[in-house]
Amino acid sequence: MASSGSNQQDHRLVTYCRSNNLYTLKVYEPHGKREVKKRKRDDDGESQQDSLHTPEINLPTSQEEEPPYVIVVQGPPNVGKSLLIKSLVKYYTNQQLDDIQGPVVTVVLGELRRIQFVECPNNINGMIDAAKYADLVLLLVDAAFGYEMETFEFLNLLKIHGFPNVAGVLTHLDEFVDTEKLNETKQRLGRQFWKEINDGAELFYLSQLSNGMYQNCQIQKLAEFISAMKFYAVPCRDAQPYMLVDRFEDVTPPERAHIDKKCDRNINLYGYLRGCNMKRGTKMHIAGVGDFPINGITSVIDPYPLLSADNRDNLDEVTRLDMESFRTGTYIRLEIQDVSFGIAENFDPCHPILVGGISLEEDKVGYLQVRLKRHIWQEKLLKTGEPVVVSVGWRRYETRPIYAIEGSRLNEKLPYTPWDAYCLAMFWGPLAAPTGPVAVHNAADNEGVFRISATGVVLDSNQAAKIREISKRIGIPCEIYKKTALIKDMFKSDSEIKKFEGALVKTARGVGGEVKTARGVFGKIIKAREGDQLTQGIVRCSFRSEISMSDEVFMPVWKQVEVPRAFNLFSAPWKSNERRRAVVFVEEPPSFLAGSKQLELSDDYQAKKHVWSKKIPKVKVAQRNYGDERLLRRG
Ligand SMILES: Nc1nc2c(ncn2[C@@H]2O[C@H](COP(=O)(O)OP(=O)(O)OP(=O)(O)O)[C@@H](O)[C@H]2O)c(=O)[nH]1
Repeated sequence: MASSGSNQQDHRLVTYCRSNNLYTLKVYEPHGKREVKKRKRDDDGESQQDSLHTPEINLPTSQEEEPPYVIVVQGPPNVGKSLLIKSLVKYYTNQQLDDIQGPVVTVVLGELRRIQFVECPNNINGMIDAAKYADLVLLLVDAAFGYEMETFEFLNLLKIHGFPNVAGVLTHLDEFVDTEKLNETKQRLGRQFWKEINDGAELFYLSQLSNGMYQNCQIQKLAEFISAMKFYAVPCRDAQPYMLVDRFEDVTPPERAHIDKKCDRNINLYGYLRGCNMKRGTKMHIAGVGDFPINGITSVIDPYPLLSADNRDNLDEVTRLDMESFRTGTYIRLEIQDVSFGIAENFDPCHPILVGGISLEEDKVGYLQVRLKRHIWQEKLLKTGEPVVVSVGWRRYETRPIYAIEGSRLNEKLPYTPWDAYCLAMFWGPLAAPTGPVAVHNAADNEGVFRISATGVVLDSNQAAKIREISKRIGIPCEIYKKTALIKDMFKSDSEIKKFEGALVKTARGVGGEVKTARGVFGKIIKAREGDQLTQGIVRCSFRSEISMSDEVFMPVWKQVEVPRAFNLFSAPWKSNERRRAVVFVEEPPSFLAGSKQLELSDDYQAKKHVWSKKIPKVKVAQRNYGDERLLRRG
């Protein structure tokens, strides 16, 4: 277990493993006198480099231990995420981490626990993935600025993806000069935090820096909380294996890449197996890239073993595992071939990569029916047929949903998602388990005030619901006999007319009428027109009053809507929002709006944060830019 400030820490060692620009910090305690001596020699610079590389074996191991817990440090830009990771590493190991150069920092806390720190990216795709692999989330809030949108966007994603453990951390508290104001801010932010999470949720305060780091005495409480806390499992993650990649290798033969720089890549991904055991032959999804068969899966020596752990196995165990499956907690290497060039082109050594297993059911493409609701803070409605990014299961992909009002037999197409009600969304894409959560964000809008457009749940998979929309057929009179008229161009054949007998029609002037029969049975006319080309599709309609030859006649008809059969699994990473988006909570809204949750603009964040303004529209979210800030107020 980690302990602070003890002599033991002097012997701890920090090493970096570098592979294709991906760094992992490895911190562990030596055990036994021999090891302590050896580590000291290494410290003196004798042979440190040799020990940095993870030795690889081609045999599975029999680790009984669980994979390291993933601690996602999340918050808006400049809130202090990197500083917190560095300060925690310093506390646990007494080692200074100058720069975090990889997506994952692994710390071994003695014999029982390993943890991995991940700085949550602020782009929406990175946040979606982080919500799926986090075991504990440290939500950082800049207390001097107040709540920002990233916090609530991430909370929303956590809520739909199973809600792991969450603790809050208030930073920048040293920027308050007035103690009264400081206490009032702590209370106010705390109240809101407990309201969003739950009453007993842990909240930590970091109020002073020393030598550019958070002070050890303040970090201690948080570090001890992490060392001792009971992590509860997030049930929806146990159905499939998944992996948070901590090492990435591009192993494309150089000659191939030389001939064609944009050729498909061969890659190796390393990480701990999580979720459930992994069978050979499981297909995996790389978030934002695509689905791939695994060309090779190998158990490699755990680079960060627990201090009691012995990774060498007897042959029986090796054979058993080799034949059956790979156990969770095993450190594995996945070999994947022919990955699109985009993964190399967009590779960011600091961006965490999520890889998730795909069940046989999910390995198909078809229609998904989802019950969806616009997020109450979302200022834009989603337009039917316009591309959005949906996150379902491990995957996120671009698709074009059609929105509809759910009906008992037929569903009526909507041009936009409703403002404040559930609707049915149907789209084409890789299938997912029914009842799985869905998050949607607008594919064209990374700068929105609130970037989660809607959330929902999968109702049905691989079943196309019938969606209909109303359209109108237009015809023009060709002959008029008082209140009866022959209308052409509305139908193609007489047999088609038969299906519409009795249907209502209307002229542009509003004269109502009814479809009677095809012209063919209208004796006189049929004789007059025999030999004409227009023998089919002319309909006799009767109207309430006489119509004129210049009238257009309309007939409303329902037609079935085709859902576009297209999706795109690859999504190039987006940049983070550069603007700060403050959220200000009005503590006591007037009773007529109590409980409602609309967002509003505040002209002056500091002065108006406790003032309720009735001038601002009741439901609609307005937005304006104030210098480099967007200030929003929620009632
Ligand atoms: N005064 C003060 N400065 C802080 C505090 N926390 C962080 N900082 C400073 O804020 C700046 C940004 O800190 P980082 O740790 O890089 O923030 P970050 O959240 O990792 O930023 P991004 O990676 O850009 O999202 C650094 O200069 C820190 O020293 C704090 O509590 N008080």
